[in-house]
Amino acid sequence: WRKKTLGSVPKFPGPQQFPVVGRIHDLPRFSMWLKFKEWADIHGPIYETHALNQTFIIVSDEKIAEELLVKRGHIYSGRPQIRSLIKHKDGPAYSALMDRHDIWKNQRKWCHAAMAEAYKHHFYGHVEREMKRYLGLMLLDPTRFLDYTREYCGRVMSRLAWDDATQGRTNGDSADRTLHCMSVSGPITNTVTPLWYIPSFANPWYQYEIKREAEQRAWWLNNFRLAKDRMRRGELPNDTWAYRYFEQIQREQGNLDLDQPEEQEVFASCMIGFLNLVGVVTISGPLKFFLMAMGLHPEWQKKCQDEIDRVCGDRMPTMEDFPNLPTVRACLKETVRWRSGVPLGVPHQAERDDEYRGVKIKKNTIILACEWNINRVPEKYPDGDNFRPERWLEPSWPTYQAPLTRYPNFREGVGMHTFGWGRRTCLGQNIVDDEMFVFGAASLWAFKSSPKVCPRTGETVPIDTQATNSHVILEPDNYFMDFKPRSDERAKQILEGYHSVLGELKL
Ligand code: HEM
Repeated sequence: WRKKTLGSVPKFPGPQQFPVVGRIHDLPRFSMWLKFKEWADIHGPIYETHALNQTFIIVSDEKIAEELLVKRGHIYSGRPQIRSLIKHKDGPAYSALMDRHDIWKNQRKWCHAAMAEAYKHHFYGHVEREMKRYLGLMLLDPTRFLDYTREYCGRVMSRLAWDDATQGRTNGDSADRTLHCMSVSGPITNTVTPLWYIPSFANPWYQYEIKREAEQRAWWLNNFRLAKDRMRRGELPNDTWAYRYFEQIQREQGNLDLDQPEEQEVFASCMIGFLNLVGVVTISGPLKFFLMAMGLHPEWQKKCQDEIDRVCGDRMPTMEDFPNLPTVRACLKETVRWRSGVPLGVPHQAERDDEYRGVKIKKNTIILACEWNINRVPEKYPDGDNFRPERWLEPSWPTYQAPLTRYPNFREGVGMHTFGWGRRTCLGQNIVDDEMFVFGAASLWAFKSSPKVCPRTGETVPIDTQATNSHVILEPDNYFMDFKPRSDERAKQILEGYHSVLGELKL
């Protein structure tokens, strides 16, 4: 990269800016990462652009992102204001979008510990049990594969949060609505921000958001209180995050009957509610892309199935098979690289003025470590636009890591930029590792998939692999695919697995 000198003030390079608007007029609200990649190809791994009076620094290089967002994490770990989300920087509702104050710190610390404890027990077998249900449903109605995939993710999270997997579908819908409201592709008030200041009685965006957030919080609080009643009766399972929280209140505060001021309940219900919500679409998006990739790459589907048959035979794969199924893990890892679920990353904001490589960076500047671009740096990811799982399996590729019994995975090693930076790194890596592995291995064990053939024309229905909803966290648009059990015997095993867990699951 080269810095420009404007008069005597050094600046980062970047696209030409226009008075007042900066470069907002040709910044697309949808698939914005493609534009950022186009500009990165011209202006280099660090460049700046403006939208109205907001400065953005776009980083497309892992090392630069690390220098700014990790080594200088004490400066670059704020979150920018999303216009149409009300008071998100203050909390207590969305920890991922708060400023770094005590509410954020306490919630982050608590969630981190709760997640680590659950990971030690591999999420108490809920991932596998929900997978058996998923496979059973897929056998009965495979046309609903996208719907069931998101439901699976929602159910796992709601089981862990409150022992109520039946909330899984609502959880997914709630996550989707929240993501819409926080994305530039969402309400127009996120980009044309002056519209947000229309008086509330005549402001449909404001009215919508007030209602949406109130409903979401009431739903979280209701589930929290139901769990509390069960805790008081001694009926809440101890493998839930709600149990962990109540038990701590009882032990640390001596509050045995769990009577709490409403403010404390709201804090805790939002903390658990948000952790529950953030784990749905973040995983269902990559899983939907994984199913797509397997349909489009039958050679990799077959390699995975040969590996699974060799290791697992007639039983559904579980976390215990993790070390022995590197091809499955490579296909999952490659899916997330090829079609990032968070292609722009989550924006960081400078909390004070700074200087980097001789260029002044002002407080409130937004830094985007653009995951889509980082995943396409040719030295690290050759042939980056294509799905190449072998990059994780063969020593000749720069991303290869040994031993294959351990790598690739999602919680350590190469490519951890996917989960963000420094003080704001993702808290979900462990569950991503488990949930994606079990889903990937078990779905391939059970079904053979292929792109759909139109019964009338006999032609394959095309899949646009870049058609997505354009939220901060993506899911692909609906697409068609065929799923067939791999044999009659396998269909029988799927049904047996389904029946074996029905008694333990809430339906
Ligand atoms: C493949 C799936 C996922 C990906 C790619 C992903 C990626 C990310 C990214 C890029 C960030 C922002 C980091 C930054 O600002 O630098 C983030 C934050 C976060 N993630 Fe994830 N995530 C995934 C799944 C999950 C899951 C399953 C959970 C929880 C169950 C989770 C919980 C969080 C939380 C709580 C934050 C906010 C951290 C903070 O701001 O303090 N994520 N994630």
